[in-house]
Amino acid sequence: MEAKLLSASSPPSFSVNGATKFSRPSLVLTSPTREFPIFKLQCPARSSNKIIQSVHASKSIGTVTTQRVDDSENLTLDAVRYSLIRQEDSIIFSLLERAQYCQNKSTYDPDSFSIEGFHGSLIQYMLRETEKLHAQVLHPIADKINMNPKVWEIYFKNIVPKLAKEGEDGNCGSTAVCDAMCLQALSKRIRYGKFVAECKFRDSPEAYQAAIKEQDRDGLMNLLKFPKVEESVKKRVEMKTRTYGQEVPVEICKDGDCPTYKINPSLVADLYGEWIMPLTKEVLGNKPSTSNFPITRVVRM
Ligand SMILES: O=C(O)C(=O)C[C@]1(C(=O)O)C=C[C@@H](O)C=C1
Repeated sequence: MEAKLLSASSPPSFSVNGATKFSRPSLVLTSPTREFPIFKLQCPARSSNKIIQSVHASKSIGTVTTQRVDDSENLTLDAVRYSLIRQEDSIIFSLLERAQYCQNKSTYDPDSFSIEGFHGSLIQYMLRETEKLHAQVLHPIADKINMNPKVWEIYFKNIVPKLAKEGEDGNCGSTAVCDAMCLQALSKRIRYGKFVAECKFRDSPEAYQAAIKEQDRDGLMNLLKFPKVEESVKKRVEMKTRTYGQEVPVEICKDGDCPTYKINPSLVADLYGEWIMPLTKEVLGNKPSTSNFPITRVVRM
């Protein structure tokens, strides 16, 4: 499908298993007047490193540089929880997108992909380039707590095999795009633990300070966790997955027909219960330290 869609143009190409493949971009296909974004695969943007570093956390308007500060007053537990609820939608939709393709293991195989000046798999290449771009607009604090190796392992070991059919369907480019979306959505969700931690700390600083001073990790975790909230998160994501992921038949279902789903709704609930919330709690437990607060007035993510 990827090759068919793009055969009329000359998009950037890369080689998978020795055969040249074209990746399906999400934009620009329909407008004959638009050009493909210039994406020189042969020339990684090393020369632009300096620029990337200098725009971190600041915004240049002409010659004036302003410090980027979140003045939205949004750092309340309700607001952060609301953001976590919205992020559920992004996570579910990106998993649904990924599920339409086979596992396509060659996407993850460094020997199946070749691009001059880069050794690694197509997904590694995709993420490296995407993160380079994001590094230009997000604040470096986003990297301070790095759960990415864990998210990576969980995603490829535990999620993809349950989400996608075994085998190869030739859509390696689309697979890499979907994987990148899933990984970013998951990693952002988990990183939000640090905002949750700060809100909780601000709401009752004395309680947290006491636990932190005494290095009472269990006590700190008891303050931070809310089992009832966790239960309702699992119920809600299962319900959302049933709603967003239900196959809608053209013919009206007859009585007794069971609805079918693009992905197993309990898969997402389990993903939250077994991985996402435990990792968020790791971030929560990592963050509180009297010397670290406040971390805000820094980032708008
Ligand atoms: O909503 C909270 O209070 C959170 O701390 C977030 C979160 C989650 O990851 O969803 C994490 C730990 C709590 O036990 C409940 C939920």
